[in-house]
Amino acid sequence: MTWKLAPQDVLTASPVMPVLVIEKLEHAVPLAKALVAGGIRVLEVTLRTDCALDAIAQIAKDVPDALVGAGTVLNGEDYEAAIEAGAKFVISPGMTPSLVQAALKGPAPLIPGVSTLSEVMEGMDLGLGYFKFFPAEASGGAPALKAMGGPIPQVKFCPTGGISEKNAASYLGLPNVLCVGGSWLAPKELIEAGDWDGITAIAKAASSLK
Ligand SMILES: O=C(O)C(=O)C[C@H](O)[C@H](O)COP(=O)(O)O
Repeated sequence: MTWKLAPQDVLTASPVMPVLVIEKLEHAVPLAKALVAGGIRVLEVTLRTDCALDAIAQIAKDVPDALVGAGTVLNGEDYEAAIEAGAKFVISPGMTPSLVQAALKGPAPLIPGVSTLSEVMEGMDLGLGYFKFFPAEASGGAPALKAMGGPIPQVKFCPTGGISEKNAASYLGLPNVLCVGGSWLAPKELIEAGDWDGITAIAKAASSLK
């Protein structure tokens, strides 16, 4: 493994990892700056929009205080494209052998998504110890994650999916949770309206969780 950054450093940078869907490239830098101003420096830009890779590149260049990564990475090709754009880490909603193989040869840590203990054990066999628990609420929520920590306490998670400021604390109190992920920090309406102060306010509230 030749990762330049440890996955635990990604997951401990902020208590909340914002999951960003950037529809317009001109939103990328002001959105990243608004989140950083609110104390959230780790950003997951999902590869779900046409401008996502360019958004990662601009944030990496123009917002040096942000730690920008790619989300919704589905295969080795996506991993390579994310690295090329400047992603410092890579997150996936799932875990496949081809994606893990690509990431083990690459420079940036992969945090794959899992929702069962068998998947966690497969990841451990490949040398991984940090996972996204996705979709968190639909997969049993905090009680499921707490139960997984019984047999495998050494594995750490970033639960994501159905998490908001209302239920984040139930996850953040678990010893096997380093941070939670969620889209609530960057609501579509606020991005469209260019309400960057509104996003900074949400980020401030999120960064004081835990
Ligand atoms: O695209 C990925 O890599 C994912 O893993 C999915 C995201 O984490 C969820 O879409 C966030 O879900 P909400 O916070 O419930 O809106």
